[in-house]
Parts: sequence; structure tokens; C-alpha cells
Amino acid sequence: MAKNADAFIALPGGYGTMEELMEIIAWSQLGIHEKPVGLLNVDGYYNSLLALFDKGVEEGFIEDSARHIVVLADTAEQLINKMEEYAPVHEGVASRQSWEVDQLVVDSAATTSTGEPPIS
Ligand SMILES: C/C(=C\CNc1ncnc2c1ncn2[C@@H]1O[C@H](COP(=O)(O)O)[C@@H](O)[C@H]1O)CO
Repeated sequence: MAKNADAFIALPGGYGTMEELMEIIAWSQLGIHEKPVGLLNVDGYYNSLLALFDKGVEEGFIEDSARHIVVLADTAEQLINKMEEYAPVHEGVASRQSWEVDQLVVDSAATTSTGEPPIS
């Protein structure tokens, strides 16, 4: 799905939504994709999470350039407009060759003869 998508949008949600959001942000940070990642911040739902991202930058855990991965808006129309203008400003840190999205999907779907995922 990540490979075929043109962009990603997270609406307000729970752990599952947040987990997927973080994964797709981290993949952008690594340079696995350069697609826009939008966050629809309805009624400021994600304000606390965004404050944590800012804290991460302040404390040196998140690169300032990577803080710009998330495209933020309060309304769907604003979000689409901003996502259409998105251009990554951060540098990917992973080799594209070893981190292709389709390769990740193949690897994570693989199982051993016992049905367990392989240890890598
Ligand atoms: C293996 C990975 C993620 C595993 N997590 C989920 N996989 C599939 N569907 C999920 C996962 N977590 C939640 N869901 C469903 O998404 C909806 C929204 O969840 P939320 O917690 O309310 O945000 C809901 O229908 C969940 O059942 C790696 O990618």
C-alpha cells in the first residue's frame, strides 16, 4: 500500500493510526520514500503530539529538517493544498538500494517453515 500510494494522510485516531503515522514519517526520514505525509489536525487533536515533536527537535533527537516531514492543516482543503506543494528538505540516511519499500513489504511478509517471521 505504501508503495502504491501518492501520499499519506492521518486523521484523528488511536494507537493504530499513530503507529502507522510514525512509521511513514520514519520511512520518509530514512529516505525510503519522498511522498507527502499529511496530518489533519481536527480541533487540535494532535497538538500534544506536535508539541512532543518540537520537544524532540529542542532536545536534539529530531533533526529540524525532519520536523518538516509532516504537513499540517486544520481542514481537508488546506491540507491537500499544502501537500501538493510539499518538497522534502531533509536528507535520507538510508541507502535506497537496501531500503526499497517493495523490498520491505516482501521481507515483512516472509515466513520461515515454522510460520514465524525471519529474524534479520
Ligand atoms: C504490522 C503493522 C501494524 C499493525 N497494526 C495494525 N494493523 C492493521 N490494522 C490496524 C492496526 N492497528 C490498528 N488497526 C486498525 O486500524 C483502525 C484504526 O485504529 P486506531 O487504533 O483506532 O487508530 C482500527 O480499525 C484498527 O482495528 C505495521 O504497519
